[in-house]
Amino acid sequence: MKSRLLVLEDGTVFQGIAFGSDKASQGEVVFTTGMTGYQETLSDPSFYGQIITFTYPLIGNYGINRDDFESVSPSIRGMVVRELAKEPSNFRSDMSLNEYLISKDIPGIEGIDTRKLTKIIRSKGAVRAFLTEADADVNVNDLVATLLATPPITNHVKEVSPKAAYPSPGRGKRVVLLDFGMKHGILRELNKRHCDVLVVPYNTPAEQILAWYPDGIMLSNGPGDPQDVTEGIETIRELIGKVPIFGICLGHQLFALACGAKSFKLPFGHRGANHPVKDLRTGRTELTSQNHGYAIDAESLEGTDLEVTHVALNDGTVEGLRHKKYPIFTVQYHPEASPGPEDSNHLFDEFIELMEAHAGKEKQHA
Ligand SMILES: NC(=O)CC[C@H](N)C(=O)O
Repeated sequence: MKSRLLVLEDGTVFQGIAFGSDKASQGEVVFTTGMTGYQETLSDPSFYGQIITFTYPLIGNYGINRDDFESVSPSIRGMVVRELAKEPSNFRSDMSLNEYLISKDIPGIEGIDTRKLTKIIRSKGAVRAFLTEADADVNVNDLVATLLATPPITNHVKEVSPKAAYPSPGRGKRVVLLDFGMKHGILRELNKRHCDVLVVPYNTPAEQILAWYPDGIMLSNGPGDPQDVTEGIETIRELIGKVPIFGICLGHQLFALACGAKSFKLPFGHRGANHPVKDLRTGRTELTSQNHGYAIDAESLEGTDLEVTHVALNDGTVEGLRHKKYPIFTVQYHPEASPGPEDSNHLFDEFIELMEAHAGKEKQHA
């Protein structure tokens, strides 16, 4: 058993036991409260560049299987757990979490007080940290100085968006999926509804997207600060009013920015599986899967063409928007779940209905 350190930028040091890859790593430490779904979480590209702390105390108990990935390769910088299950037990398990992380060169640390770490993040906000071997040469002050000197990542989306377009065929509505770092659950939900999907890179020009004559456009989730994704915001601005649009998480934020709203960084983010969200039109509350560090500023919506449709019951922040003139709606949470509750899965049906209704209108005008 090798010893490993998690060194936070404020100088706090957690000593634990190493698992996964041997490499040293650094990133923003965030926490997620989901009790299951670690495989989907670690392969969600929205976590690009982050070290994930799991607040549920036992992680790895059902292993890693071939079905539950949300991307081909994980882009996280590390995992922090209270206790790693060494012997997974599940009929779907193909390998242990430890074996998987070694194969993907991702380091982990176990045996630390994840409750204490989470309290630090809750009071100070997301912090940057180093994961490194606990050998005699380690100088904590040097590590902290390196962390503080490292410029923030600003090209998250470029790193996880595909380099070229690819189809995921179906016989239903034609959807162009603008991929900012998509969770595959979104594509699965569209294909389940027979959509003929073309997945395109984040920087595909609006003109080219419209030249495919889509019935609708899907804006995916993705990592980082939405304000960094200027090309995406510009493209969305050009698409508004042309075809129905449905946006999820980063897609929701970019759409709001394209309409003139502002985003801000939440103190410690919403990451987990049971975040209550109220639909203001129906009064219904749904339990939602969430993973976001930024949100849309409600006050900045004044004077825009946007209307708030959903709010988070934990902190009152904006969780859903609708365009007042055009067939566009977006949510900050994850209706595709994976992992998490499927209460909001009906939003994909609403997207199909919106595309159908819009296609009907187009015919009437023809
Ligand atoms: N899951 C997402 O799309 C996250 C959006 C954005 N990167 C945020 O952290 O707020």
